[in-house]
Amino acid sequence: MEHQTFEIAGPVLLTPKKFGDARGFFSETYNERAFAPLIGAQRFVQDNQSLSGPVGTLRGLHFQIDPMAQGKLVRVVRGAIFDVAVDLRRSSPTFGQHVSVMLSAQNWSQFWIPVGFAHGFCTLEPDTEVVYKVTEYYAPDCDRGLAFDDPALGIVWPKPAGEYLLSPKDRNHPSLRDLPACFA
Ligand SMILES: Cc1cn([C@H]2C[C@H](O)[C@@H](COP(=O)(O)OP(=O)(O)O[C@H]3O[C@@H](C)C(=O)[C@@H](O)[C@H]3O)O2)c(=O)[nH]c1=O
Repeated sequence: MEHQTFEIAGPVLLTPKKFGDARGFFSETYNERAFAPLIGAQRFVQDNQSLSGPVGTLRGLHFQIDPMAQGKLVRVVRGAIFDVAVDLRRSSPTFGQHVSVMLSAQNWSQFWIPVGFAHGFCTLEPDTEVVYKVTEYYAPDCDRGLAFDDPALGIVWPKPAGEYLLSPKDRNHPSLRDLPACFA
C-alpha cells in the first residue's frame, strides 16, 4: 500500500488500492494485516461518520485524554477536507508542531493520527462526509479541545468565502500555552 510518513513521528498517510471496473470500484478500506506494519497493531472499537454541509465547516481541534485517549484513522467518502494533527506529546521534539494533509473521496487517502495528537479538519467541498475509526470509546469527561486559530500553532487553514462554520464548543478552546500537559 502506498504510504507517507512525516518529519513529526507518528502520523501516517495511507492510500489503499482501488479496483475500478464497469460497475464502479472495490477497495479494502481497512485490512489489519496491511495496516498494522504501517500504523502498529491497533484495536479499533468505534466507527464514526460526520456530514458537514457548507464548505468551510471546521471541526476541531479535538482529543481525548487518558484513560480514554484515542488514535484515529480518518478518511473521506464524499467531498474533501484539509485535515490536521497537532503534536501534544510534551516529550516530543516536535511538540506544538502539526502535520496537514488533504483527504478526499477522489484521492482515497487515509490519515492515521496516533494518541497524543489533537485533530481537526476544514471542509473543502459541500456535503463532505468523513468516516473514521477510533481506538477508544467516546468519553465526554475526557474530551478536550485546542483553539484551531491559536497563532502559536501556525496552521494555515483554507479560507472559505465567508466565515468558518464552527460548533459553539469549538469557539472557546484554550490556546496551546493555556493547555495543561495532557500527554507525556
Ligand atoms: C465525537 C462523538 C460525539 N458524539 C455526540 C456528542 C454531540 O452531541 C454530537 C456532536 O459531537 P461533536 O460536536 O463533538 O462532534 P465533532 O465536532 O464532529 O467531533 C469530532 O471532531 C473531530 C475533529 C474528531 O477528531 C473527533 O474525534 C470528534 O471530536 O455527537 C457521540 O455521541 N460520540 C462521539 O464519539
